[in-house]
Amino acid sequence: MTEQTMPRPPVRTGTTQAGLMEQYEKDRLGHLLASVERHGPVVELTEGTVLVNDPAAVHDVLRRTNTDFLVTGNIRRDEVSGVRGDPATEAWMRGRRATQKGMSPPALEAHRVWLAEETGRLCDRWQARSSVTDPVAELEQLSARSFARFCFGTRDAGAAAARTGDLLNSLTPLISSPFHFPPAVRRFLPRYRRSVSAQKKLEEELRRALDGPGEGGLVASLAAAGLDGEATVRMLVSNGLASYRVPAAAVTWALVALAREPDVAEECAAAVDPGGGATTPDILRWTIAESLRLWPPNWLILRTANGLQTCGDWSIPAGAAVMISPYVMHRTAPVFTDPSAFRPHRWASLQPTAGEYLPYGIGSRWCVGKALADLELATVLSTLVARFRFTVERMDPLPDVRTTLLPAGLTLGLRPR
Ligand code: HEM
Repeated sequence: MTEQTMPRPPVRTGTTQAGLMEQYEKDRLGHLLASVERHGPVVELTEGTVLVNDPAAVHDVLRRTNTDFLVTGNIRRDEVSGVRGDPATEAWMRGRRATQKGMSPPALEAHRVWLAEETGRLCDRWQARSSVTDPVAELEQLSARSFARFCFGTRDAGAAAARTGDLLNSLTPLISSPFHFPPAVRRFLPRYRRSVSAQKKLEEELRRALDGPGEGGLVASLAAAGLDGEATVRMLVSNGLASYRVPAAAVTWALVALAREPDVAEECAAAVDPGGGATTPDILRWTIAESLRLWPPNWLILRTANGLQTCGDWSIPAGAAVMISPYVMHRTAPVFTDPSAFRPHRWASLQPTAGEYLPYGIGSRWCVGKALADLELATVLSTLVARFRFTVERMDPLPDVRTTLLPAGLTLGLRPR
């Protein structure tokens, strides 16, 4: 290898861990954006923590997940090996395959019909109101019921759906903190123990629903793929958490964008099937794509370098915590001109690479629920924009980034069409 082709180490900022935490805690997104602007696309924010924002390197890191770059945290950020061949990783990957198989076109189509009716009932409740304070919270209830219905078919999983929010809330203080406590300390933290107890309660509700009368749903596909009851419950807990707040946040950001761009909202309302039809009109698809570009709910993807790795032009130190931010990438990749503007029509001709546009991640650990998420976003948004005109009554200037990217302090105004 000649000098020119030698992989380059990340640009070092020389910031201490304490210095980074102070800057990061003030404005996480702003700090990451500023780091890329100041230091370039691959930056060692502090020793051992590398932000990767080069599209080719991002693609490479995520494509090599489970071998060279690992997912080393479970839902409570306890350490796991994450390497292919490890029994827990293999069991997870089997569960993923079975889940994706269960999201078949006929299963999704049947679910779409149910979800459009359920969203219609939400609209009926909103009809008499002039505003919705904290729409994410109301949409979370819808996404929890949607996931419970999709998984359990005609069995009653209402209690499990309600428990998902409890578990997520108990996890927030644990996973939102950038400070990691050593495992021996974590086990004694009251917040850690609260999350263990919330998870146990959710698992009990899921077991009860599994054993109850009824049929169909994703659980039937998981059983057909050979997953036993406990593996099924573990899969459902992770999927339930991932499908609760994230789609609700995505729908809410799209409503905020449409409230600010009434012309696009009118174009969507004119194009959609008010009952959440089987095909998604282009303008709605573009609106969703643009909204996920500007406000990707999962704004941070984490990996750990399994030994010293080379990604294209860059070398990544062994054991580095690798941060990839769809939010930062979507606002800095040159393919997105005027990046902070909400311009759905750009998607009529835009074809970013996988590393440039990644609201669902890439590679073997990308979002396992994408097919269901796409369906939920299209169905819920079509129904809402067909029924209401939205305005932003109030919203804090900075979003809430503790876990999912959320609008903070939001009240949406509503006017029935
Ligand atoms: C708008 C909606 C959604 C968005 C934007 C989204 C995005 C993402 C992203 C960025 C990741 C991380 C990928 C990575 O680490 O490479 C992820 C992981 C995941 N998502 Fe989603 N997601 C959404 C909805 C859903 C739904 C509805 C489900 C379940 C039905 C789901 C299940 C999961 C699971 C289980 C993982 C972890 C995958 C793994 O570690 O193997 N997501 N999602």
